[in-house]
Amino acid sequence: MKFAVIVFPGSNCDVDMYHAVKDELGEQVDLVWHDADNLDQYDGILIPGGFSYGDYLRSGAIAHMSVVMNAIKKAAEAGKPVLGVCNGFQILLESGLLPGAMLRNKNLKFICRTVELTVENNKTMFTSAYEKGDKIRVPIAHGEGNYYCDDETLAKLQENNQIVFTYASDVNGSLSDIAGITNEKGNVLGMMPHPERAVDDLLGSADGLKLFQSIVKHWRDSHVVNA
Ligand SMILES: NC(=O)CC[C@H](N)C(=O)O
Repeated sequence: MKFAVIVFPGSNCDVDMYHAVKDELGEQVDLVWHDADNLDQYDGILIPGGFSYGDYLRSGAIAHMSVVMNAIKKAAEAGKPVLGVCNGFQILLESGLLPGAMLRNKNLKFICRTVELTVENNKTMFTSAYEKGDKIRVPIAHGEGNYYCDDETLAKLQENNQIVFTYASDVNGSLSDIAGITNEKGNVLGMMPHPERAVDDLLGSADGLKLFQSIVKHWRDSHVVNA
């Protein structure tokens, strides 16, 4: 399986994401600059964390107008897995690929620590290697991670099982403790915690690796024919 890690001016988790895929997962991966207009050669798109364009206006507000976003929308429409982590999640919200918006953390501070998440839905291409209800430890590092949407959108997210990860306790004020959601089709996932920083026990947790393994398993199951 071949992944693209999209790089914007100000991305700072791109190399961690690249390392997680190449060295821990053992799959092919390229760093792809934000002016790329074609991602057809990639099977999965990863939008890493950071401070794209210095978080000016709002986090992700400028990056979502990049050339590469048209190619990401095309990949999403084709059903390819698209994962946005932290600033990647913010960019997916700004682009409308995921519903809702991010507010500043309720304490108005940047929070950087490992938190406990609950796997709410393991029937997605991103979470099949987990059990529903699993508690996993994954680091967060954000100032604008306070997820918000209107009542109608929240009801829809709940009804369609689009809430994939919640914080085990209130971390940043997010509505319903939402830490990660998918689109309706289930192939676009945005999450504030950083699974790429939890791929080896040496990092304090390897709980994030299963997320990447789930993506690869889903791709193999639908693309590799065993003779
Ligand atoms: N680690 C990150 O991606 C940071 C996200 C974003 N710039 C924020 O602080 O909210």
